[in-house]
Amino acid sequence: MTEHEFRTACAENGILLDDAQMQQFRTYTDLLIEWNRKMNLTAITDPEQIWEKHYLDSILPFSGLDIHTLADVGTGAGFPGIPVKITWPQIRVTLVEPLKKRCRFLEAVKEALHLEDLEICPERAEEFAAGHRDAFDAVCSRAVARLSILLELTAPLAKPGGLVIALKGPGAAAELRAAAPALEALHLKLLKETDTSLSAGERVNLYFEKQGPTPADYPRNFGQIKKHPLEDTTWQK
Ligand SMILES: C[S@@+](CC[C@H](N)C(=O)[O-])C[C@H]1O[C@@H](n2cnc3c(N)ncnc32)[C@H](O)[C@@H]1O
Repeated sequence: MTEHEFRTACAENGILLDDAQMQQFRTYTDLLIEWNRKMNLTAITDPEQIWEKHYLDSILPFSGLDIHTLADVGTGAGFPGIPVKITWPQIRVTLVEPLKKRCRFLEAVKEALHLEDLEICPERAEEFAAGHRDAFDAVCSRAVARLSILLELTAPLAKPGGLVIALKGPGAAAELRAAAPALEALHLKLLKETDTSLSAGERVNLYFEKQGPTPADYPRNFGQIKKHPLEDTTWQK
């Protein structure tokens, strides 16, 4: 997807980006490519793939949502949180990412793009949740863990009545079936499911409403990040 096709696809979905925002996306791409030479940030390094797989995929799920605060759990190189921040600068975005070197990259992007009200938290979601229960209008995550675990990590951060948004791929239906006990335990209700076809494949976004308080023993401890068996990186390949 070219830059022009990206802008057109956004407009077709009601998302109008001005020239300054397009320049922020270009600068972000330059930084991604430059920093990726010295650290592992992303397997997607072709700018034409970045426009679609990273930027369009990150922002489409948020079109039309009325939210003021968003936490992105396991943001990695900033997805979907930074594209959301560029597109809707009025949203206060918090990026949660335990790997310190990725956080250094995120700080560099924040500075270069002059992003305000963007917080970068170098913590695991389980640690971050200790001080941020019931805090956000919406909590999102892409390519971090299978749904049942992901919901345990994200739901405690959402306000009662708030949203949990899981950006998933074609396996979403099976993950959803397996996550039924987690949904009940976490007082989450599936609100809607959207299906988008990108040239790279099918993308399925799941939206849950948090209907009651998360039980006190969530999130649970999932072990060391380096041994984390649950990262879903299929989308990155
Ligand atoms: C495959 S990457 C995906 C990054 C980004 N969300 C994307 O879609 O490109 C998964 C990220 O989740 C982070 N992660 C893994 N376990 C986590 C946890 N328990 N809490 C917060 N982040 C976690 C990893 O450090 C890694 O940066």
